[in-house]
Amino acid sequence: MIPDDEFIRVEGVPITKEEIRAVSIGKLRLNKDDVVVDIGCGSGGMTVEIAKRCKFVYAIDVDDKAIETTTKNLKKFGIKNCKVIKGNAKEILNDIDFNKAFIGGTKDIEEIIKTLNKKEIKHIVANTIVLENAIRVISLLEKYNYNVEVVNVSVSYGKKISIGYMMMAKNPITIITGKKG
Ligand SMILES: C[S@@+](CC[C@H](N)C(=O)[O-])C[C@H]1O[C@@H](n2cnc3c(N)ncnc32)[C@H](O)[C@@H]1O
Repeated sequence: MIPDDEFIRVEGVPITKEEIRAVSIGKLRLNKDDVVVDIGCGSGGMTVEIAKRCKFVYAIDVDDKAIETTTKNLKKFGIKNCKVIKGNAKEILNDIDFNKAFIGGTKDIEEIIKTLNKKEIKHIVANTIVLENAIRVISLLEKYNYNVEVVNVSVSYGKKISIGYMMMAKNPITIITGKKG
């Protein structure tokens, strides 16, 4: 994994932290011939890591600053097998071909998972920080007969204080995997 501080960051644009990227990448079980869509690419943290391990990535975000930041990070890390697309994923997914999906942003998640199912995408990984969104993703994947795995990852970073390292907790992230076939 690329350390978080090596990514170009812009205020207000989130990034998936290194340890969460590591587990999420593991859950995607990437192959060299996979074409992956990154729904809600943010700073491009996941986009870069996915692109390094597969054939091609479509990185989508509704936010201008996210598109700019992802584009800069792709350039910084020399990633060429990626197309960045500005817009709401629900309006873009029908026009692109891919076989795996990573969901980092959950706006209009109902339409997004409906489309992924219609396109017969057999492997979906989603990250959520908000409990209600995790429940929404789980229910939708079950509705479309995906086999669902739910993992909650809590990361703490050691902060050096006078008597040793004190662990500082980060927000737990729910990583949901839906598979079928
Ligand atoms: C938590 S950030 C993703 C961070 C990213 N995985 C990274 O490593 O840098 C979520 C992003 O999803 C975007 N987003 C949310 N719903 C979306 C949708 N339906 N279509 C496109 N982008 C979306 C937001 O604008 C935001 O930039």
